[in-house]
Amino acid sequence: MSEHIRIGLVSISDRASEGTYEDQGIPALKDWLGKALSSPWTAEARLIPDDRATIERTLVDLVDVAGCNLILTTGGTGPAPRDVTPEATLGIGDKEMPGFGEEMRRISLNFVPTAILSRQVAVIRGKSLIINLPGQPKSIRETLEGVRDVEGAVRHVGIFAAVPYCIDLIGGPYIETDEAVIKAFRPKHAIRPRQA
Ligand SMILES: Nc1ncnc2c1ncn2[C@@H]1O[C@H](COP(=O)(O)OP(=O)(O)OP(=O)(O)O)[C@@H](O)[C@H]1O
Ligand SMILES: Nc1nc2c(c(=O)[nH]1)N[C@H]1C(S)=C(S)[C@@H](COP(=O)(O)O)O[C@H]1N2
Repeated sequence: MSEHIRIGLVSISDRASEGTYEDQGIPALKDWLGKALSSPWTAEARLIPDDRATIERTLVDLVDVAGCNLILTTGGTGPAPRDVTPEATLGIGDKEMPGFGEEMRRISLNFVPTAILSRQVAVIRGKSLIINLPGQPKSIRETLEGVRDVEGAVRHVGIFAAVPYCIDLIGGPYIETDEAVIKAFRPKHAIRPRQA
């Protein structure tokens, strides 16, 4: 039986937050999660500038006050002086989860050679998993869902496949996905029967 999850969506962009261009990060995150999750969820969305203290405060608030068990950030992972999302994320995390960043860079190399410029990290804070995604709005689907061939068959599994079981392991809610979008992997003993 699935359970409700509160998900923090954080778009980190100087220009989108000051209105120079329209934010596409939050809409892209909501759109993908709307297709991928088959269990109930609600979003806590924040659009903020590339400022380390603001990023840290926002992440802490989403975990400790709003009660999010998953947070996805987008933006600020590159090498430019204002890109500080990984530093802020590591700064408030209890435990680093290096596999997410490593796998995202591998997936993203299927799309752009500059994927190696992206410094994304993931951490656990309390009962929340926090994952950095790149800033390009199209990279949100690419990293979460993975790589498909022209027939639509999965060639490189997206990182979201490992997210539901990670949330189980840290004591968060049991969430389920639409397997046509992303098949969540859990070991047999951890799979609960689906409700009719
Ligand atoms: N929230 C957003 N909405 C739309 N496009 C974005 C957004 N964030 C980033 N992008 C696009 O992705 C590119 C790379 O993202 P990155 O996080 O490095 O942004 P940036 O170049 O530091 O600029 P800014 O922080 O002002 O968005 C940006 O240059 C922009 O073209
Ligand atoms: N999947 C995917 N990853 C991607 C990209 C992309 O288009 N798709 N853009 C890259 C580019 S151009 C940069 S500079 C780095 C930096 O991350 P940022 O966009 O958060 O600054 O992410 C990279 N990762």
